[in-house]
Amino acid sequence: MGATAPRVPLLAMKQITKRFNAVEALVGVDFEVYAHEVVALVGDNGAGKSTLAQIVSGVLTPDSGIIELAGEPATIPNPSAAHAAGIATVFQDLALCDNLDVTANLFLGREATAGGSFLRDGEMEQTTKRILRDLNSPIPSVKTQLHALSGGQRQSVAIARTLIGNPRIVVLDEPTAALSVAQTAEVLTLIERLRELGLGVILISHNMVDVRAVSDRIEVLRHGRNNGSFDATTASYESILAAITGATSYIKGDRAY
Ligand SMILES: Nc1ncnc2c1ncn2[C@@H]1O[C@H](COP(=O)(O)OP(=O)(O)OP(=O)(O)O)[C@@H](O)[C@H]1O
Repeated sequence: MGATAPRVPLLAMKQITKRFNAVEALVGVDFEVYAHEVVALVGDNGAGKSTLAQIVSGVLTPDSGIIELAGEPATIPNPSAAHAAGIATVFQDLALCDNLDVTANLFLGREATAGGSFLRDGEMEQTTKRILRDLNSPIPSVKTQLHALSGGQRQSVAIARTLIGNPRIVVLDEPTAALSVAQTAEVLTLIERLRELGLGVILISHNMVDVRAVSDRIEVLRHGRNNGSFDATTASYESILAAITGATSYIKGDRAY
């Protein structure tokens, strides 16, 4: 009976720094996400959340710091590299086409081809149905055009779209911004489903209610630095808010640093 192997994060970022000229967007930031885990990345405007997400997505590269994927040193020099590494991102604009149906949106830009040109509609439709079923998504038909869907359903399509490439990590940038209460609930259920499927989810959100409802861990950034790490099931709203606003210095568990 050997000892249990230590859990290795899907993604570990160590001492990440990123500057935009004089602006220190990230300074020595540590961040990690494990399989079957939803980690919320929170912080005030300008805290560095998007910058970190864009580094994970290969949109930006850090000035310094270490990135490890499944325990191995890695670089994510561009979005294709992120995709190849199993990292998918849903940005706030969703990048969906209103005049196309659900299936076409899932395969936008990567239509299934046979012999390089023929689009196998049936196959794409079956894949779309399977993914939506896996997600328990409430979208009535894969033939519905996007403009006919609610905000929550559109978010579902954008999330389903990321699963085409079988990612291990999904980054969601403010997925519940501007959604109704019912639509938000749909999206939170979807995020829980991603966790059940074994993915590591990075959730960027301003909404503390959503964050506490769905996350396992909450990482706070403030002025580009780590300012708190909380167990979402036990941390109080006040303590998280204090870390966001800077009323407290770095907190991990019950300890302030
Ligand atoms: N391309 C850029 N050029 C110059 N400065 C930038 C750029 N992108 C971000 N910044 C600056 O870096 C800092 C961190 O910004 P970032 O967008 O990562 O914060 P955020 O936490 O995502 O904020 P918000 O919630 O407002 O989106 C801010 O001071 C911002 O003005």
